[in-house]
Amino acid sequence: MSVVSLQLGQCGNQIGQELFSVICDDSNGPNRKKYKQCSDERFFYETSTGELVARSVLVDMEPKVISQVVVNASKSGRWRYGDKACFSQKQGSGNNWANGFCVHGPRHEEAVENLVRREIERCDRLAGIFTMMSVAGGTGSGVGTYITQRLRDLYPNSFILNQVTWPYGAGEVIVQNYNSVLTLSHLYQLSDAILVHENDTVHKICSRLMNIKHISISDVNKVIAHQLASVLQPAYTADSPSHYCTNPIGELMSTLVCHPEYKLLSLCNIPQMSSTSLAYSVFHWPGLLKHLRQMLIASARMEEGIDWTVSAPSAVTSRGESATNSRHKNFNLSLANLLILRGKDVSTAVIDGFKDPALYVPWLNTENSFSTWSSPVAFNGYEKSATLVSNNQSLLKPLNNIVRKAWNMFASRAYVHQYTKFGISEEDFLDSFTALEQIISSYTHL
Ligand SMILES: Nc1nc2c(ncn2[C@@H]2O[C@H](COP(=O)(O)OP(=O)(O)OP(=O)(O)O)[C@@H](O)[C@H]2O)c(=O)[nH]1
Repeated sequence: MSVVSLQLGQCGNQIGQELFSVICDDSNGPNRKKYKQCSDERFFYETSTGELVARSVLVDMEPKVISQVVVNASKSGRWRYGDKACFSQKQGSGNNWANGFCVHGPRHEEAVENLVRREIERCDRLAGIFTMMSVAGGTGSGVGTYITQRLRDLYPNSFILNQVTWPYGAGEVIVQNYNSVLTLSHLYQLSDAILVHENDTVHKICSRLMNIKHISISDVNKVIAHQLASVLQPAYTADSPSHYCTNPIGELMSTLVCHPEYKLLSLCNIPQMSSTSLAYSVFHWPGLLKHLRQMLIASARMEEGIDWTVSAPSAVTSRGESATNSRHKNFNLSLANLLILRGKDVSTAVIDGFKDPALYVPWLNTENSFSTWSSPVAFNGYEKSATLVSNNQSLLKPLNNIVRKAWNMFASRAYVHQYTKFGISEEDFLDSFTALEQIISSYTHL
């Protein structure tokens, strides 16, 4: 089964190109014939001359970034984008969600839908639609949300997974929190799941774990692409223990999104380090999984600086007594977790720590809340690696920050006229705030 991707706006296009590069490089490693076959079918189609072409549609309102990523892909010599896979215009959306959603989206919907339809028709079987975009600009966020809405109407029975990049807290776009609030509140109604990357977190991974001195956006994108590919590359699953699973997006949704009120997914992985350090490091499954479990319960996105004092409440407290103990106060409660293990001796990894019922809400059966995927193939140069995709409370804090900052600005109606002039009213803003407050409340009171 194949995944059709959509790269929207500057951020979506740049991350998309890094993602296909990682996937292609990883699949071309030694001794991985079946793995490569499965990955190629998932993400590429082959031309009559044997070239691999990404199953991706590129959309932006300015031509520069798309031209750049198309050239970068071709330069790799291993894969490229389709000749007619791009849609671009001459002028961006000016970091204005309303301009993207109310003007550019409707104006260009037919052209974009045709490109997506062509990619979908090229697939023998469609596993789902995967979009990549930032929530803070105007094109990825506004056009991306509009196109997601159209695709939801056109393909009501297909999975839609939206990868979204959240802006730096001290971001460069003054209205980034407005754009984020409008994007997230609308996407929540349309998407099957929203997989979040926060630029601040990934930046910290680049500086503290990868030891990069002058961090570029390309460094940040490489980490995001590595994390995404560690989820999307072929793996054995509970439903498909002896062949690589053919329906990755469906299986991911069925594990992680058990209720339409809860569809925010976060991701962390271990190990993550510079290639120089990697060459001198040895990893063991017990150590990796012990760290990853603590990252989960203490809501840490990277191995460095984990709070080891946080622990899961005991069975007694989890059965109803409030967890007042400070060790439990910062405890990150999960609805569901998907653990993906890749590399040497993967069958020896002991994963019981993730099955502990104390990690999960009591109203779900733990058996349905936790899944493991695995592959014996070493991923992207790491002899062993583990990734955890989670539906839990860890995004509450950054989401609260976005909503609070947007609300503070909205209270004085700052910049609101720039949205009303494109057709987004104050009531639309209020509806979006209400929707996000509801999501925050639902996750807070898990
Ligand atoms: N991680 C990451 N973030 C990016 C990248 N490019 C932009 N961003 C972030 O995305 C936000 C701005 O969105 P863009 O994608 O540049 O904007 P756009 O969707 O092209 O919209 P317009 O510029 O208004 O047409 C800011 O928060 C940036 O920090 C990228 O390549 N990677």
